[in-house]
Amino acid sequence: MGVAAKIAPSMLSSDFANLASEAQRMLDFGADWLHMDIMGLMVIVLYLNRHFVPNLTIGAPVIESLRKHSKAYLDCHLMVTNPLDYVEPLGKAGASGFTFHVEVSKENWQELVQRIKSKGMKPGVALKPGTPIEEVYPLIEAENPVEMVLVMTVEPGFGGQKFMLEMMDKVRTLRKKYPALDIEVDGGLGPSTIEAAASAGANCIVAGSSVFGAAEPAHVISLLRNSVEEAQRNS
Ligand SMILES: O=C(CO)[C@H](O)[C@H](O)COP(=O)(O)O
Repeated sequence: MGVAAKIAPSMLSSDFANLASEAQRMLDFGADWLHMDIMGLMVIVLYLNRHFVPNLTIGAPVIESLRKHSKAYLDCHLMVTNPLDYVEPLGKAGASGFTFHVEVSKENWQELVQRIKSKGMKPGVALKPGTPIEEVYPLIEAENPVEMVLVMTVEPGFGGQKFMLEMMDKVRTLRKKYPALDIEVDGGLGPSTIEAAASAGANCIVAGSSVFGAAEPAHVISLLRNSVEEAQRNS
């Protein structure tokens, strides 16, 4: 048996006005984690037009509010240019996982990992579709390593985009090299794409529109989990 399957509905597709009940609904449907997309920017970054993604979502105050209503594992994906600034506030707010992007952390990933762990969160590193997989190896092989790699299967920024099948080469390479690593995929995952991701070796599955848009979200969540577990049995 491989690393445990974690199904993480992306709360980006939820009704933000009813976040606590949406979160509970997903847990009742069988979700393991709740995936929280944190897309933000500083005023100065906006001014310089250097923000990481062309969207704004939630930040630490929303995580803090949700934490008051839920004990769930909050899997936070930071799509910001300055992740270090968010370690302290997100730790305080009750985030469980803190995944930063390798593209903006080349200079300070060691400090980031150390600070994330010191706040009791699980450190992860994400990479955009155009970033070579080799860039995350040093972070996995470090003395103080990241504990999850998030392979983006769409350009980060918005839900509802098309799954990029060619990203499965990255997942396959990672799984072969690191059999016990948590490998997460995010973007365009659902019943029609899960087999490719699961057989490549992904075990943490983020799914937004396919779960929230389903007539029976519980059915989709269980199908995603079964695909991961079946692929592991056959590997
Ligand atoms: O990180 C994201 C966007 O940057 C979302 O989590 C992701 O796109 C999930 O949504 P969907 O399953 O609808 O593609």
